[in-house]
Amino acid sequence: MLRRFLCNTTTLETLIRHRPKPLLNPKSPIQIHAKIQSLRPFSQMSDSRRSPPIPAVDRAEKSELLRALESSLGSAFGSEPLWPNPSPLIIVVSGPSGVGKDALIKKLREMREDLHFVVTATSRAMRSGEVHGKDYFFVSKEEFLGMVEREELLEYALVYGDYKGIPKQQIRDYMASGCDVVLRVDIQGAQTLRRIFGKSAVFIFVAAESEVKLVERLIGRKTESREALLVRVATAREEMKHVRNFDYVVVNAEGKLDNAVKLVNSILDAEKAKVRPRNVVV
Ligand SMILES: Nc1ncnc2c1ncn2[C@@H]1O[C@H](COP(=O)(O)OP(=O)(O)OP(=O)(O)O)[C@@H](O)[C@H]1O
Repeated sequence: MLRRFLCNTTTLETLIRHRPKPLLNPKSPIQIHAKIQSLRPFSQMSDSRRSPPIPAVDRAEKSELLRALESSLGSAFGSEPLWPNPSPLIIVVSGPSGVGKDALIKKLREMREDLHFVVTATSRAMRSGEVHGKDYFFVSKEEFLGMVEREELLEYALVYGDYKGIPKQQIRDYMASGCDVVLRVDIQGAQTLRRIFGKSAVFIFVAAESEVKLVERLIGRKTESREALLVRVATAREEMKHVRNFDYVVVNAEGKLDNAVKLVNSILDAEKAKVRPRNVVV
């Protein structure tokens, strides 16, 4: 519950650091084999080296067996985690306008308590229903350019005449508190982030099942003027060509948003279970 609160809020004063536990130094298979071999000629050992016999598994108490196994192996069983907690991920979600990125991320955040949505700063006007600090940080063009000057943004771009940019400090703070962070950017932004992060972030392209379904969805949203609609649809055609620069493609088919959310959730679970995790520094 605490983690959900921490990752889903934009105030960080009370954050506690969750550091991954250090990895144990496991014995190599060769060492273990040698140890077992050394136990084999048990009956021929001198009394001083002899361990108590391991009791029959079907009759002994669990604790008795544990003690005997420890004694035979020559050391106590540790209760520390055998593997460190996974490092926080940076997840970049992109795709054509109207494909359902916001809808997908909203549902994903309900499923994953450790996920923080990085709120983008934008100079565009607020749409009805949007909340400052939750959907975007709505700032004037002058304020935005001030942030650029102070190098506070990870990347920024002029999108359909409006500035959009990602505040760096927000990412650092949430990752330091153990949260995964999700960035929602257009294709141009994803390309820039790929240059910055390389393979150290997870890039997910959200696609519609067909062009016509994408256009229907954009029309249905009723947020664009005729001109803006035309630009977005023309751009979407071009954007599909960039899918190969991503790590994953998730089809958000009509009426199947939940399936797309489940797939992204599984992708993130698999990423967290990687033996060689992506280690990202912002
Ligand atoms: N699988 C789906 N089936 C039907 N409608 C959907 C689906 N996914 C999203 N939508 C709807 O499509 C519209 C566009 O979705 P959304 O605003 O999330 O897209 P977006 O990719 O974030 O767009 P933009 O980049 O322009 O902000 C919304 O009205 C949303 O509720």
